[in-house]
Amino acid sequence: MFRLDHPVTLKEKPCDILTVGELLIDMISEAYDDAVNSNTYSRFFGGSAANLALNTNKLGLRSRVASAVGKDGFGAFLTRQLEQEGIPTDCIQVTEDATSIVVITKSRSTPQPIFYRGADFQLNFTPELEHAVKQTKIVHFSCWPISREPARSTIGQILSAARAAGALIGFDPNYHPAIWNKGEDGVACVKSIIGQVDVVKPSKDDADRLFGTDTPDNHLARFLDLGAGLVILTMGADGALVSNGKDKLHVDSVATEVVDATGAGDAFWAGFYSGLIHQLSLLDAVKFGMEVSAYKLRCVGPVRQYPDIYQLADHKHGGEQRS
Ligand SMILES: OC[C@H]1O[C@](O)(CO)[C@@H](O)[C@@H]1O
Repeated sequence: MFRLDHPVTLKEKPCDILTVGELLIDMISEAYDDAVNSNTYSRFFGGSAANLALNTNKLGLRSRVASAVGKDGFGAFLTRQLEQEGIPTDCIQVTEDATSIVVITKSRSTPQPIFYRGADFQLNFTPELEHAVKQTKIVHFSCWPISREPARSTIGQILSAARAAGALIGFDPNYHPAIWNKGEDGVACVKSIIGQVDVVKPSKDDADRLFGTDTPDNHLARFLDLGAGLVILTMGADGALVSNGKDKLHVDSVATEVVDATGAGDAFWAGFYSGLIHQLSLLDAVKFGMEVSAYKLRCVGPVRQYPDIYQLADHKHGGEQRS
């Protein structure tokens, strides 16, 4: 069982984190707009899994992302951004489908997205990807790859390989009904995955979409009942609830200025994982996640650069075994 006052022991591996999921273009409206009425949008590097790889890299971790892009200008732009940051691109697969795009409103609370999915889920379990899974301490994935084939089967293979290699497995249930094909039961699919991962971090909005509007405590209990080892439920200005099934703690939000909420959850994950890699206790890693997320909330789109104070000191040793 995870202990909230202890660090998590991670196996020594050359890479800190591999994220699997969407690498796409976010077209964010220039003006605040809750009704998708804006005429002007700007292009941003986006996608939850990709943002996480970029953010953890900027926090000093050795990160890699696995996704698929189209053979087009947007795909080239995204790949170039990764290369410029020194993130390996050997797990970026190039397909005939167009690079995925999300048109999204600039928002201080819940951005409104419209999804145009092309390449992102055309992800196959290649020898490069298998190698990357074996080489990493943490494997993280989002709802997007489990929503469509062939990425869904690829995630199945990644989970088996990650478990065999002793990696910590994190899952972002960033559920949205619109990312599933019509007629498919996305909620059942998400539920079936939760028992197979170590850490899950739903936002209150994700949980409401998955289970219907309910209290944070009831949502937390549902994720634990489904078999997650550690659940972190983020609640915007109301902070986060953390539980390992036995202990439950509340952590305050530290956000002071909210300019744009897009990617705030991805920034939280990045801070949290950075804390784990640097052997902070789970609770301190959650607090660090809150700080990184608060920093991201001050700008539009993903963070370009974090100040030095967000670079945690060298690894402290002496963590406890996970189970
Ligand atoms: O991944 C789906 C969407 O979620 C975000 O990562 C924000 O959390 C966006 O960049 C992307 O459009």
